[in-house]
Amino acid sequence: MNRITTYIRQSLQEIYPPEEVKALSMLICCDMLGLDALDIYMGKDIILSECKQRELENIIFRLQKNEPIQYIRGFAEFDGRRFKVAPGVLIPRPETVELVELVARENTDACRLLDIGTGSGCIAISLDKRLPDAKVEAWDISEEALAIAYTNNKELKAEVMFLQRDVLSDDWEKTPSFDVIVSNPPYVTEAEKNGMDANVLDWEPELALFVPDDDPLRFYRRIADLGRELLLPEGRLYFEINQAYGRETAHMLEMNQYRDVRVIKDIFGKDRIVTANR
Ligand SMILES: C[S@@+](CC[C@H](N)C(=O)[O-])C[C@H]1O[C@@H](n2cnc3c(N)ncnc32)[C@H](O)[C@@H]1O
Repeated sequence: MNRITTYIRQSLQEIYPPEEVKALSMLICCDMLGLDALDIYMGKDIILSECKQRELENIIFRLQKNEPIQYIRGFAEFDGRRFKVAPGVLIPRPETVELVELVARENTDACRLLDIGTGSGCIAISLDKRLPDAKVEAWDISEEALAIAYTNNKELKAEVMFLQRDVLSDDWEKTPSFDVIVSNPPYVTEAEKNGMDANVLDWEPELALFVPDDDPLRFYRRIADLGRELLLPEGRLYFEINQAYGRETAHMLEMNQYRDVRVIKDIFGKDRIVTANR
C-alpha cells in the first residue's frame, strides 16, 4: 500500500466497513484525484501536488462527517447517465433503475407519462431518453429538487416538462391525459429511522424520505385517487414501494378498482414495485 491509500484507509476505517473503505479508496485515488489504477494496485509511492493534497484532505474531511460520496462528487450514476445531485435532493438508487426499465419495456407506445416526486429527475429523464416519442411531465413540491432536475434536463439534453406541485393538495384542474403515472414517493416510516445509516439521515432531505407511521401509504393512496382522474382508460400506474408494504399497496389499489395488480420483487428478492391498470 502506498502512503495515500494508507492515509485514506486510516482516516476512514473507524467510520466505514472495510469493503467500503477499500472501494472508496480506489474511487478517490483513480476517479477523483486522477491517479493511475495500476500504480495504486502496485503500491507505487506517489507524491501529490499541493493542490491535490488539499483536495484529498477536503474529501476525507467530508467523508468523516458522513457526507455521501455522491454529494462530494456532485453527481450520481443512474441508468448509464450522470445526474447532478446536492443535499436538497435524494440520491438516485440502483433499485429505481428497475422501475425505469419496467416502465419503458411495457409502454413502448405510450404518448404521455407523468413522474410524481421527481427529485433529481432521474426517472423522468431516463424515460424521456428511453421513449423518445413520448412526452414526459414531472412534478415535485421541492424548489431545490426542481432546480437540480432542470439542470439535469438541460445537461442531459432531455425534454421533460417540470412543474412545482404538491401532490397531496387538490387545487388544479384535472383531465385524463396520461398513459402512465410513475412514482417513487417518500415511503420510509418514522419508526424505520432507527435502522438508517447516518449518511442518509444526516444528509438526504427528510421531505424525500419520510411518511408518518400511522399512514405509510399516504402518497400511494393519493396518487391512486389522482390516477382515476388523470389516467386515460387503458392507463397504468407504477410505484416503487417500501418492501414492507407490498401486500397493503396492492390491496389498496384493488379496493380502488384498479385491475391486474402486480407486486414485483427487486434483484435482492424484496417487494419493490407495484403496478396496476386503470
Ligand atoms: C423518494 S424521493 C424520489 C426522488 C426521485 N424520483 C428518485 O427516484 O430518486 C421523493 C420525492 O417526492 C417529493 N415530494 C415529497 N412530498 C411531495 C408532495 N407533497 N408533492 C410532490 N412531491 C413531493 C420529494 O421532494 C422527493 O423529491
